[in-house]
Amino acid sequence: MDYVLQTRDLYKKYGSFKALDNLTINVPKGSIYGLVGRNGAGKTTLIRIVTGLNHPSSGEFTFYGVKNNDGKILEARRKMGAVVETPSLHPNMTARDNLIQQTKALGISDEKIDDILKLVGLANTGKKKAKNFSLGMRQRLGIAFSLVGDPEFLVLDEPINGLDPQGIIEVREMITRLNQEKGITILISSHILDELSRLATHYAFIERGHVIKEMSAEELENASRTFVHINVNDTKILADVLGGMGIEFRICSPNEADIYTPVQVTPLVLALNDKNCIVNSMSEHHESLENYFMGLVGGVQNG
Ligand SMILES: Nc1ncnc2c1ncn2[C@@H]1O[C@H](COP(=O)(O)OP(=O)(O)OP(=O)(O)O)[C@@H](O)[C@H]1O
Repeated sequence: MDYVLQTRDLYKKYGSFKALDNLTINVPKGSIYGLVGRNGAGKTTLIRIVTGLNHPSSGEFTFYGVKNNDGKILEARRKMGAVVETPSLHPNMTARDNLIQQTKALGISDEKIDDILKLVGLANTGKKKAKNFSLGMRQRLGIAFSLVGDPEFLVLDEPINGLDPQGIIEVREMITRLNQEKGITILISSHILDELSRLATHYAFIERGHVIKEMSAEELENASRTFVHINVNDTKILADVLGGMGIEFRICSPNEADIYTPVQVTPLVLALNDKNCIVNSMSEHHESLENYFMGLVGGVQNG
């Protein structure tokens, strides 16, 4: 596989605190690579190192085949766009004028501005000033800033944080567009796995500065368990019957339960019927990705 970014045993210490602990990731070309970890897990530290805002205490990374300690890394980084901190927008300017300002600041042509506005879904904002934008629009304008250099690789630190459901959908659609229409490889962090789940093609789960699991979306899909949600008139009887059959389950309410062991429907319904337990409904579900993540890292999630 062709990798855009590979880190090897990255280690970052602040005093005696290990913010990154032998962190290794492999970001395939063309992927949307999700860094998932709780607040404080080390995602921003990793992103700051990759984008050159910070240096590792030890370990190394390779970006487009260039090692981080090679002088050519600066040139390679021209292929990178990033939104790490809240970008400083001009509140009294339109989206278009903000972008013109950005190209001027970077000394590059403004010929791609209309394309970029279209890509980030801000082509129709006309005379509306940035100060009147929703948080999601501002977020997309910030990402537009990172696109003026025509990057092949885009780094987004928690771009969905704080957005309302509509804003999340818009940013998600924009990221998919950038990936699929422009072929941009994207590294994106979030502390909420479900927010990335319809987006990412690959994941690294980070806990205490270490990657506890790196996997493709397909592998994640297969790993998260399927269960049957059942609604009955009496879960006490259900629990007795399931227990007797050696089936793994969880009672959710007086009428509902989740069954984790693959089960044959007819024998179960007949056994319940024998004890006057009526089945109102049964449906198959996938365990939420968030649950899978919590199972990996353990404990209660912050944020
Ligand atoms: N300059 C610094 N000095 C000391 N400790 C730091 C510094 N920067 C980060 N840390 C610590 O390193 C750990 C990782 O922080 P980091 O910002 O990378 O986490 P994160 O996964 O991005 O979480 P968040 O989403 O909350 O930013 C945290 O415990 C943080 O307090």
